[in-house]
Amino acid sequence: MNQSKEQRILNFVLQNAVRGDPCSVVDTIDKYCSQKEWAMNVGNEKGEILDKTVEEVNPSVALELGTYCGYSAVRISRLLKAGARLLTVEFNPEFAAIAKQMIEFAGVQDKVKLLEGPSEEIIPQLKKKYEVDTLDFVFLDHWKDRYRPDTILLQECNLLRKGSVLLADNVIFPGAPDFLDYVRKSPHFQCTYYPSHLEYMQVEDAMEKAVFLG
Ligand SMILES: Cc1ncccc1-c1cc(O)c2nc[nH]c(=O)c2c1
Ligand SMILES: [Mg+2]
Repeated sequence: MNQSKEQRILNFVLQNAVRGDPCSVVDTIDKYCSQKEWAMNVGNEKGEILDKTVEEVNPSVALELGTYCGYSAVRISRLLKAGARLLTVEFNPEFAAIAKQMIEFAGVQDKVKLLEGPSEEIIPQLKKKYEVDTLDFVFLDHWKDRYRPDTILLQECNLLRKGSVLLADNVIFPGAPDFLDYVRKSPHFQCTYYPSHLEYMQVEDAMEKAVFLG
């Protein structure tokens, strides 16, 4: 049975990156996906915006929606302080299986908990089943049509506190216009727009930061 693109990305990492070195895993995925096969990792340009935001927030509890191959889970978790944790949600079982191996190879498995299933089912379980009080940081990188409903669901589940930071990928391409409209019009969010480019391409994209005001 021929391999998936995601399996080829993982194999390239297993053969070319340094086990236990998250930076080498991130760089090796970027090398493969810029030179061999495009894939929807956040990439290095937007990844630097992600890094700066994570360093600014220095979260104890972070949530990622959309794990894919684990690129941003490794990228985020490499910046987390001792004892901090990242919960990452992936709906696609094939992607989750790849991401699990990627996270373990990078050596960040003790900081990352991979939750398999739809975000709308997992978000309401975070408090009781996953012992979350509130989230310090949320990276939205799953399906553009879920950005707005999941942001509303996070609020309804009392998972945000004054100062919680949401960062959304792809607000220009593929685009999340209803999410942008919602957070920018809401009195409960302070928004910042970061123009950038689609990963590995010279196509316009952007990230939106939305700080919850309580
Ligand atoms: C797949 C794709 N094709 C052309 C242009 C952009 C994309 C694209 C890029 C991303 O960064 C994505 N991130 C999360 N989820 C997505 O579905 C997604 C899709
Ligand atoms: Mg993305």
